[in-house]
Amino acid sequence: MGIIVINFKAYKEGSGKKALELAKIVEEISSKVDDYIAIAPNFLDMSEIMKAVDVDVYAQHVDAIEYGSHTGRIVPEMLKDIGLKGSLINHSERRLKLADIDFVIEKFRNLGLTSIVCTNNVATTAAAAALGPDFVAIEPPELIGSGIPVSKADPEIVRNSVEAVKKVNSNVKVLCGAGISKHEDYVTALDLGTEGVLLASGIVKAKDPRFALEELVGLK
Ligand SMILES: O=C[C@H](O)COP(=O)(O)O
Repeated sequence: MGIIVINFKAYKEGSGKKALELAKIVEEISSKVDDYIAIAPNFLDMSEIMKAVDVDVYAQHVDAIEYGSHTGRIVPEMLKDIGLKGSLINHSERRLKLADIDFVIEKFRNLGLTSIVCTNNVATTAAAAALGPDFVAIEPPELIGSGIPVSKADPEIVRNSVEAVKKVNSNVKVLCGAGISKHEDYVTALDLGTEGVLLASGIVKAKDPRFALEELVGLK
């Protein structure tokens, strides 16, 4: 069916042992459905997850820098070296400058990493698409973590983003995110022309993440 990227953010429920448990749930449910389900845990949990689980792992952020004298930063090559699939770029909780987004997309292209550029409206979606990433993920910031699904609350922003991307660069795939948690939200996102969803709290903070993910993919 579609693509589901689960961002663990810095949620306590998605850190440490819980991150590994959640990654195992994702692996198990992935094997039962046609949907592509990937995860973006925090950097500290990645190595253990990648040793234990066969699921594509993305970073939540990467810095637009070369190796060198930087402190507390992540260089794109480091993601490749530890075996990540790609990264979220310019998440609304970790914005980058346009020139930095361009730098990271270009680096990723050369490294064979997958770029998912987050955007907040139709205009920034079109701007991001012009840079040629693999994906843009349209996420109205006011709906993030709200439990109100963008695909139902603001279908126009999703539809218009898909249209804008088609005009600018039809090779770029579109995801949408913010408030997605139910199967219906996901299906609606696909019906609006996206390839899938980027989500976090609906799964990571769910009382029963396994049930929540099963519901999302339509197994419940
Ligand atoms: O990266 C994920 C998005 O910010 C959506 O978050 P949310 O599913 O908690 O609304």
